[in-house]
Amino acid sequence: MVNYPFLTSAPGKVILFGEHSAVYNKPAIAAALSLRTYLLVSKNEDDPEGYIRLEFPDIGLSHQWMKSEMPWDLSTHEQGRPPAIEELNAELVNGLTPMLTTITSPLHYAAAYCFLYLFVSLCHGEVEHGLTFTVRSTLPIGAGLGSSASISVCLASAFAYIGGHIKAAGLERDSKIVKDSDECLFIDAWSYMGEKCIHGNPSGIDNAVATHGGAVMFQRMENAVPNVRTSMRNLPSINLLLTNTKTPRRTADLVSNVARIVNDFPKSTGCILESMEAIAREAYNLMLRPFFDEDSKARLMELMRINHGLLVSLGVSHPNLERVKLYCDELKMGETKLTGAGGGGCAITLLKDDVDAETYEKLFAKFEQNGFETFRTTLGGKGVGLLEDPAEALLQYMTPESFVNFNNTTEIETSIGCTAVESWKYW
Ligand SMILES: Nc1ncnc2c1ncn2[C@@H]1O[C@H](COP(=O)(O)OP(=O)(O)OP(=O)(O)O)[C@@H](O)[C@H]1O
Ligand SMILES: C[C@@](O)(CCO)CC(=O)[O-]
Ligand SMILES: [Mg+2]
Repeated sequence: MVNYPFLTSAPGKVILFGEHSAVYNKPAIAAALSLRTYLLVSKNEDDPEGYIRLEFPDIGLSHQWMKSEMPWDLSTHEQGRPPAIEELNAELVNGLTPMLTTITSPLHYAAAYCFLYLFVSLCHGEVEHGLTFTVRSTLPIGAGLGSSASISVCLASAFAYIGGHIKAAGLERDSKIVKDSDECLFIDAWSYMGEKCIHGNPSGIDNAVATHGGAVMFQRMENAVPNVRTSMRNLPSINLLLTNTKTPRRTADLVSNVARIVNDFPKSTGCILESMEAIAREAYNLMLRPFFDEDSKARLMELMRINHGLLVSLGVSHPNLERVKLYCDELKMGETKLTGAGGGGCAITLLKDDVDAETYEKLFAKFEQNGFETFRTTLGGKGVGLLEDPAEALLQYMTPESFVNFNNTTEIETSIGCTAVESWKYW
């Protein structure tokens, strides 16, 4: 029995090594971020028609469908838990197309498509009334920090809960524990289908991190072999600067462009992907050394530089990402690489320990002139969570009317955290 309203929440991620090569079944290393997406599910009062409403103010999308419009008969759901299959269900994809014809922006289309695909697949027959789904994120959207995976995980977990496929979360877990409950595996598998709706051919690393939290080395497997997800506890304390160039891009475009290059130049790109694999494996060994010393850190920095260079060669950098790297290099801050799909979005800089305050000021002044934004965030936090009986203040905060297009993510994070930190539960 589901008690409305309730919230789900999932983190963004930062990929330290191995983006893009992860799509080609190479290992990659990523960690959950403290920046998160929140989904509020509430009953519509006075709604005899049974509308399903979306309020996604982060991307300016407000939309509704009648429940009776949903092509329920096309979901593969029979009895019991619906299995997530390797490929999207083509009949369902076709059946959803007429519901999306009025949505023209690609940003809106991807979010609405992911919503509908997961909703129809997981909530079959379980929704007797109108519902509103409100999403707000403290992550920058489309900037390489896994916003698509975090919304997919929020949706998949909420629908799995409404559909009766998973029970309510009950654990107050230590943030470092990487979870492997049945519920998490189900959410992970279905959020992967959501990621497929948003960007075509995901490796699954982003949704795995958004579901399970923590830090992992991840390797996609094929032909029904389970993906390898090796949790990395006790990450060394590395000082990372996260910089958002605010240059918009879509992961779907970047991944398909790399696919074209890999297809056109199989030999040359094969070597690049193999190098990326070697980098991720060496970085993994370095980061898990019992004594992460100066030498380990120096090597990790060099691996970052090499990994970035290889990503540049695959065509996924951007002049603004190169500007971030240039400014950091000029001031000898450390080593910089793009993170996530690239093409804009964010870069990470592994900072040296001895950088003084004056140098930081110079760097931030440069960033400001270019409109770049830096984030302070912690790595390796909790995965997907559920909040029942949310406090009134939080409900107010989630209403679209109270939406401000925020610049100050810290403030938002604190206001959500303060009202709800006591009662979030994890699967
Ligand atoms: N808070 C949100 N509200 C609505 N839609 C969202 C939200 N966050 C993400 N999305 C959907 O995800 C898309 C962005 O996903 P995309 O994969 O391109 O970028 P990303 O996930 O932020 O970066 P990366 O995949 O490189 O980590 C948006 O266009 C939108 O459709
Ligand atoms: C570019 C990519 O490797 C990471 C996006 O965060 C795509 C993926 O692995 O799904
Ligand atoms: Mg994404």
